[in-house]
Amino acid sequence: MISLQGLSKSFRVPAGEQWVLRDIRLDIGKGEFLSIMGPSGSGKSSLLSVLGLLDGDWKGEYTFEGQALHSMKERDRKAFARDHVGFVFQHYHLLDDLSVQENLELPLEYRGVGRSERRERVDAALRRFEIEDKRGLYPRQLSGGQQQMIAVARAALLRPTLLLADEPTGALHSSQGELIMDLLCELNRDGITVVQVTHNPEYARRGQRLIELRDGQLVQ
Ligand SMILES: Nc1ncnc2c1ncn2[C@@H]1O[C@H](COP(=O)(O)OP(=O)(O)OP(=O)(O)O)[C@@H](O)[C@H]1O
Repeated sequence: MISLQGLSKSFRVPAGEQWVLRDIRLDIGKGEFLSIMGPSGSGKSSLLSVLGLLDGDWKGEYTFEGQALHSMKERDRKAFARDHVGFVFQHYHLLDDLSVQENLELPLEYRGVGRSERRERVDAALRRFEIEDKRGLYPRQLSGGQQQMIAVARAALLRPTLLLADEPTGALHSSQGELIMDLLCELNRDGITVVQVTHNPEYARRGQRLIELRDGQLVQ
């Protein structure tokens, strides 16, 4: 589904050029659950940002379901990402002033999904994730694990082809971390391709394949 060929990224720093990703060659199959590990600063988040098209400043080839994203204009890439990619971040990124219901509805509203379908989809997600009783609460009234559950539900509601999770359990206690991993596995079983960055070897093994980055290079 995804193919990266010779993908590289660097920053200009006073001392010259700092390479963050070097000549990455990576294929990710449709429906795969891939885990990425590596030391701090090895380029894991940078790779996820490129995969999710949050970052358009790289060289090389990136093909996604036959579409050559490297030849696409930045604006078209962003639109492509909106239609295909969901993100889950370590620190949830929920909007503090919005209730759970509103947090889940907002991205659907941005996509032009009508009010009644929005309600239906949000209701179904709340039922599925067994968080119906949290509907009217605000993020500060939820535990970290519950907030991350809402963030995963929010990403899943957009029905992405690819779900990217950057240390989704990094801020959670182990039982909450397990729960989030269960949810990611469940979404993967539904057919969503999942790529997670993690420092936890046990959670990394929940994926079907593990790759390792060192100094911006794929070593495994
Ligand atoms: N704007 C920038 N300018 C220069 N260097 C940068 C910039 N952003 C990131 N880097 C460098 O890119 C490298 C990779 O960073 P990245 O966040 O991808 O690593 P990581 O493997 O996700 O680390 P961690 O596990 O600590 O989150 C780091 O050495 C970092 O200092």
